[in-house]
Amino acid sequence: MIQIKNLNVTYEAMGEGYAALENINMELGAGETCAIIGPSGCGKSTLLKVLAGIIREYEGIVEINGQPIMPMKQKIGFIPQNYGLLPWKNVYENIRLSAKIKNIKDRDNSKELDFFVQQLGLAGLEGRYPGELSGGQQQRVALARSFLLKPDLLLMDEPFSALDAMTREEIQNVFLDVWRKYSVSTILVTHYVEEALYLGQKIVILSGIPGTISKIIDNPLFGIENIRNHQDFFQLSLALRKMIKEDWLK
Ligand SMILES: Nc1ncnc2c1ncn2[C@@H]1O[C@H](COP(=O)(O)OP(=O)(O)OP(=O)(O)O)[C@@H](O)[C@H]1O
Repeated sequence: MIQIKNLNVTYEAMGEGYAALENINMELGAGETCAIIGPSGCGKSTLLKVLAGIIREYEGIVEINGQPIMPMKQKIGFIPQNYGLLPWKNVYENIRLSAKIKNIKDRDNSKELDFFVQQLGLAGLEGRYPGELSGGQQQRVALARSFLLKPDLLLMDEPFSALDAMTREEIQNVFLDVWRKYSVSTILVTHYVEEALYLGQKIVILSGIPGTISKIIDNPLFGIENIRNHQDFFQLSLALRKMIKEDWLK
């Protein structure tokens, strides 16, 4: 269970304080997925960085299973916007990195590693370095790395943004397969309403600067097979879009 109570985050820049998030309250049950959607600059990445333990200075309570965030002890998979790959390590080494840091032996997950390399379309690229990959390929390496870790909490900041539409849909399904198999609690940031509807059990709408939560929606369509082609999906995405527009214009 992830619990966030009265979270406020302020950045210091040029001797002044800038509020980035204000009075954020939300919960995520173990094994749930949550999509965060909000306009540019409303603090989505800041929220993920707090949960990842990268931002440590904040007001309020942020806990995983009743414990404060301790990245060394908890298994947190974080895919930042720039993918977070090490340029001096090849694809294979980058994928294994997080599991290695958590002392997961290669022999214990070699089958899964091969599986993710195949599923994410990385076969044949294992020896290449990040600088020799496209943005979309780098993004898939970052996804493979996080999936292999089977984290207690998976945080993804626009994880499919560099993928073309077809690949994006395929990789979203790979994510859902991983999520179903391992029940990974997941928070993902997206700019796409359809992505939020397809992948989020809960959808959190952030707005304003500093960012505040304007709505939390329990998604009735989450997990229904082939829902993307269904009229209900189309109608709910239109309704959600309207709701978001109204919130953002306030
Ligand atoms: N290191 C920093 N120092 C000062 N201000 C920052 C810093 N990082 C972010 N900010 C500011 O905090 C606010 C929230 O930034 P954040 O990156 O969390 O927004 P976001 O919603 O993820 O944006 P985007 O959708 O454009 O990625 C913005 O106004 C940004 O300018």
